[in-house]
Amino acid sequence: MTPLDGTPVLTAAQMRDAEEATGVSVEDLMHRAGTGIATALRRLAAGREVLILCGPGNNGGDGYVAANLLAAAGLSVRVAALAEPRSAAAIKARDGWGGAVEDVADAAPAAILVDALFGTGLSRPLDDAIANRLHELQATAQFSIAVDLPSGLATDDGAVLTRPPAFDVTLALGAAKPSHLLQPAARYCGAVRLLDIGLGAAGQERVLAAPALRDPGPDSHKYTRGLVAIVPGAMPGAAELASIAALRSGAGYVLLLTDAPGSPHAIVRRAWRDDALDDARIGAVLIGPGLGRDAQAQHRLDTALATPHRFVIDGDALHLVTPDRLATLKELAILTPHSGEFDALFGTSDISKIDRTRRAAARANAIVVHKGADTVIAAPDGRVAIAAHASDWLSTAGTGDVLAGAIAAMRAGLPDAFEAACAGVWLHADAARRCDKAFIADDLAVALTAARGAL
Ligand SMILES: NC(=O)C1=CN([C@@H]2O[C@H](COP(=O)(O)OP(=O)(O)OC[C@H]3O[C@@H](n4cnc5c(N)ncnc54)[C@H](O)[C@@H]3O)[C@@H](O)[C@H]2O)[C@H](O)CC1
Ligand SMILES: [K+]
Repeated sequence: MTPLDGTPVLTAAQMRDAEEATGVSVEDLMHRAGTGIATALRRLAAGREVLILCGPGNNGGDGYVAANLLAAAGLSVRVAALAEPRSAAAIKARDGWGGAVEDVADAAPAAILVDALFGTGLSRPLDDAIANRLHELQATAQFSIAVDLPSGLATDDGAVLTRPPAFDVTLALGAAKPSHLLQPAARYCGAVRLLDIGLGAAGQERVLAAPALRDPGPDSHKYTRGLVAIVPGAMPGAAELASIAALRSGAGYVLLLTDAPGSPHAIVRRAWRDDALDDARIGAVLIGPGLGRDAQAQHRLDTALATPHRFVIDGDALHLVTPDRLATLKELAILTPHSGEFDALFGTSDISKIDRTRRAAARANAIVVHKGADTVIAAPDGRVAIAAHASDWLSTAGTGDVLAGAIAAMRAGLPDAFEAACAGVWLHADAARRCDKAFIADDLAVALTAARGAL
């Protein structure tokens, strides 16, 4: 049982392919899954009675295997089924369970509830009676665990077919699935932990992991650590926040192109001029936070984009560019749209957020950081990272400006734009975790120093 960071994210079809590619039989994989579930349950149950709900497919099969192992280990465990198992592996697993099989409809509750009703094979909403029973049994349990996925969630796109209860823990078998990470499904999973069942598969989608950042050495100076230039506009506070965030993420030099005074003094301020970016030492240019959408904003953006720098493009600037314009930039840009900005730039669609973001990255030939409670980062070469759920307290003004500043600092210091975007998103989420509750964007920017210090 390990955290998801860095693990592959596979759809239901990719899981089936990965399972076949191992050359290991479904029965053996199910045994591995059941063994992992039983080991986790022994720890989580801590001697309390366990009720395992088993569905008709292989998810139910995993449940029977786990029940058998737990009973053999002396734990108090009961099994309740929805229907007869259908697959050969699940039938064999049920036959291996020596105890009684109760009916889910009238099974008595237990302290520990395990949902092994449906996993990656769910193809339609649950019957109302089943859904209601699952909610009742979960509400009376002290602790609830979903096997692979809470029953009711689609696997591939974060959709909720039937609203499940909110589980305490979900045990992801073999790999993370998109719905462990994408909203609205992810909120029902609780803490998601990976159970390794020996699948070798690795696609291009991964759960975001802590970046490996290099600390400065004796030869470092402010320019080698990265010079970030920030282009402000009509609402200066946003660029101020981004500037602090860039410094506290480890940039060596932050140049804010304004003559307005402000703090901290570590930020270098110089009035915007049309040649302000003619400096080869600039490692990254951030434009967008508080830029506005007026003629001055458009002029500053056009002037900036005519230079050969690495760009981080955020906020208002995303309304003043087109994917075609972005695709002509000399260096891979990083775009940081929230869902509204994303839709305005790339149009709406009902395919999964992962696929939409990947297509947008290819279309604009840029790294796209598609923000939200389920941030997806995609590169034009097909790499995708999906961030595990970050603090809901991030939903406050200015946090996006802080993220843009953190990413700009990373972009100035790292050669790979995708890795820079991932590192910025990681730092931002970790800073939020350190701020706990009801923080403001200024606190978040300050907490980046501690987040950077932990890497
Ligand atoms: N992929 C792997 O490497 C392994 C996965 N394991 C586990 O198997 C499940 C997936 O099993 P599968 O049999 O494909 O699907 P389910 O058990 O989720 O259910 C399919 C079953 O249910 C019927 N069904 C679908 N939707 C509904 C519905 N709304 N109401 C009623 N019935 C429904 C469908 O017709 C099928 O009969 C995966 O999540 C893992 O837990 C294995 O353990 C081995 C390795
Ligand atoms: K399940």
